[in-house]
Amino acid sequence: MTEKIQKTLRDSAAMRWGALILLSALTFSTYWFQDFFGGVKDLLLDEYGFTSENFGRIISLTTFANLFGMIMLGGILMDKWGVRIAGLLFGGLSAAGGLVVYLASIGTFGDEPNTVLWSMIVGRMMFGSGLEVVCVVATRTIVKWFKGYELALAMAINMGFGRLGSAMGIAVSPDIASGHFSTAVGFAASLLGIALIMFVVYIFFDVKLDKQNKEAAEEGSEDEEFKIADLLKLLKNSTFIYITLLCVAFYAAVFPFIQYAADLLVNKFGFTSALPEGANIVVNGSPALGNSLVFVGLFLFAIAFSTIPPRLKTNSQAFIARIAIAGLFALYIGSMWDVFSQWLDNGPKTASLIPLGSIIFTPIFGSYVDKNGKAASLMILGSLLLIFAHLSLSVFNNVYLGYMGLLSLGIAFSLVPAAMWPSVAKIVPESRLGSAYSFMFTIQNYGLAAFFWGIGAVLDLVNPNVIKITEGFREKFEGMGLAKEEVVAKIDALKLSGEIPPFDYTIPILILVACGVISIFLSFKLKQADKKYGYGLEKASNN
Ligand SMILES: C[C@H](NC(=O)[C@@H](N)CCCCN)C(=O)O
Repeated sequence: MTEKIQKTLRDSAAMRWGALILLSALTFSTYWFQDFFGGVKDLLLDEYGFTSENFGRIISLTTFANLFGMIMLGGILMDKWGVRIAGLLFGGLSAAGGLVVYLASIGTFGDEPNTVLWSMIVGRMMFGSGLEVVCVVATRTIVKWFKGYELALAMAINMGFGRLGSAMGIAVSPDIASGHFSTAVGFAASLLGIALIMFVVYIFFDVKLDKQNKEAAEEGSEDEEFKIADLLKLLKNSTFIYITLLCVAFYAAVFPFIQYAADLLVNKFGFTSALPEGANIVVNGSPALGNSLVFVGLFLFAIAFSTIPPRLKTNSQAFIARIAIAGLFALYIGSMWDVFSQWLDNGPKTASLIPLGSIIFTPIFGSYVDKNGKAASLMILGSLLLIFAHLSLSVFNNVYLGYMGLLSLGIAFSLVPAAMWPSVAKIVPESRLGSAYSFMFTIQNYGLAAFFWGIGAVLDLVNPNVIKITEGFREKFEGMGLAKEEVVAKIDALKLSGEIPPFDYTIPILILVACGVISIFLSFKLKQADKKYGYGLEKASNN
């Protein structure tokens, strides 16, 4: 008797990739909302009279709920209610949080700086309570559609959308804001709303797929459930503890740095915070739209470069494809060089190259690890690059060394995740992977919270004169009855003329070097543990 093979929606490539695009909107918009404050930090400080510590507090408290088990709670609810309800609930929470931040920024809850600050924090906390769970929902759902197909590629592209969100959030927000912080918030919050609508559209496909799976007698969801007993077993595994601590130390030196990078480049190396007229790509009279399209173009090149060549049959085909894409890329950059060269003097645009570069490099390093192994050694190398990056951006004052530092950070930001996340799957049995990732993300959030806030607090501590002088001028201008925008413009002009001195970032960034040193130590411990217990971290994935 021949068995009837019933096709489901996920057997169609168009449906799978369509589902991925609908889902990735959540990843894109949440990464954007998480990171865009970094591109408009100076505007936030000038417009509302906030300090760097206030900025750090807003970012740090964003993921406050995650320190108390929100990610695990999200995982448990997802197991119980499925990805549809979990996505709606936590995506909705993020979008509602975005709306509250917007209302706070236009003074709906009051104009007092302290009221604006705390209402923004409440909104960001609501947003952050959904953020990580939304990432887990997207990952789980990708597994549902791509298992047995292009799973690794789909995950890499989903992460690419996240990185694009971070890069554009940082780089294009100053163009969108055009002098008004609330405009940038309104745009970022709208993205969260659009992503939620796209998720609602996705739900129709999900319902149909589940129905077909039932008819085909497939399991609707084969994901393992989060269990406390699994977690307790994991905690007894010293290698798992090393990799979790490495995740904390490494990401604490990267994600928080990205939030402050644009401001650091402006203050330390005199980069601009807004682009001059001729340095914008303008489409339909809008630099925000034109510059955004450039980022989408760069993203498409990154995706093409990192996904097309590895999928070709022979090495020579792959080589020719690489040369062709690189050639087109060079033409693209060359044709707009007089504009792009000015971008390299702009803080937000240059800072955005860190997440943007990782879209190209993460899949390249990922496939190197798949083919050649050496994951623990690459984590050591990534940690060394991290130390070089933060030293060159703190103790030295040479802009070219600064560019080298940013490049090293970009490579480390691609290398370590590409080596670390697949290594977890070698250390932890598959049945406990869900618990392992949610535990790692939870602990990671402690490091992030400490450093998001810590960098801002230390920055204020070591720059009391900058705060005093700025406040003096603000009080003077407000006393003259100037409107908010005029105060911001005047303070900006005083910063440019040097009458308000720049922030000194040396100590806050030097502290991050310690994270690199701890990362190296933990990577060595991982390598030792691998030798002892034979996890195969240094071996190719198919060995
Ligand atoms: C894969 C990894 N993601 C995380 O570490 C998430 N916990 C953070 C999500 C928040 C992004 N701003 C990564 O992005 O490398």
